[in-house]
Amino acid sequence: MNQVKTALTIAGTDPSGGAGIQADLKTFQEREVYGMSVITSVVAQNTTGVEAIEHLPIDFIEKQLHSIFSDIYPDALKSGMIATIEMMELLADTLKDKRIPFVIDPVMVAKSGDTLMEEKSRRVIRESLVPLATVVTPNIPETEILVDFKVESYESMKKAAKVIVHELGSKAVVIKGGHLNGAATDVLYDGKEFFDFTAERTNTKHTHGTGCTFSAAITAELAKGKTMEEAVGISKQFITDAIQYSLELGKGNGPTNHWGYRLKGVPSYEKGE
Ligand SMILES: Nc1ncnc2c1ncn2[C@@H]1O[C@H](COP(=O)(O)OP(=O)(O)OP(=O)(O)O)[C@@H](O)[C@H]1O
Ligand SMILES: Cc1ncc(COP(=O)(O)O)c(N)n1
Repeated sequence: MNQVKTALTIAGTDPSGGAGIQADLKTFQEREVYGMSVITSVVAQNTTGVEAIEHLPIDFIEKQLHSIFSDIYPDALKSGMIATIEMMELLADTLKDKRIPFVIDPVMVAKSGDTLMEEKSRRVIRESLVPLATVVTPNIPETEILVDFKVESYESMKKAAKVIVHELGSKAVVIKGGHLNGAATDVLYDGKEFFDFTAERTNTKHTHGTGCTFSAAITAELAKGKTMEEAVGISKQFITDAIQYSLELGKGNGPTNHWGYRLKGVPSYEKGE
């Protein structure tokens, strides 16, 4: 019998291959789930920044979703760049009755500083999509927009995590500490307990697509039936290795290395190796 698990990403593109849909599909492949994608926006970008953005017509995004859900029903899905309120409403409507893990990476601004989500959509995502999430994975600036207060310390990350779960309605949240100083500590809160995931900070500017890769790995692990704590733990190792072996490609911030864990000689994280 075919046992392969399937994962879907709903996001924007990165022709330079380090972020967005391209990073998600590479990650799904490395984590050994069958990857599928629905494209929301086509982005002309590379390691130096974003040149132009073209949003696909809303009815065409709807058709892509229909093509997937009527044929290969995913075991888990994630959303990345969802730029407009219209897209958020379509997703909320499509996903509200789907009983599969839904990971939201609330992509707002690229590392380069370019805007990937319309200003007016930033608050709307709180009401439209976050309540449907199994887990939301904001970085620090995204967390501040979601909760409306400054997040500058570990304690304020925990306070924000409680707001995202208990007031905004996500089942769980992972607040990523990549933007703070010191060790790279992420905080998972599942509504009851906090779990810290800490890795040594790699001194590199090649971090294009870290958030996409991390959330895609979580999606893949949830598709395989891992618990939230296991999925985040495996994904933290995966992104840490991808950053440690990141690629000096392009003229700006190069991409992470999706096969970094293999260079480290770790065959699989599943056995706790
Ligand atoms: N220099 C680093 N060394 C080690 N881990 C890092 C580093 N930078 C980020 N991370 C880790 O990478 C993951 C992604 O976090 P980050 O805060 O970079 O996400 P992000 O800002 O959403 O990414 P993106 O730029 O793709 O939107 C987290 O687990 C974070 O702790
Ligand atoms: C389509 C798309 N989605 C997400 C990101 C965020 O990644 P980063 O902040 O590392 O550029 C991106 N650049 N492009």
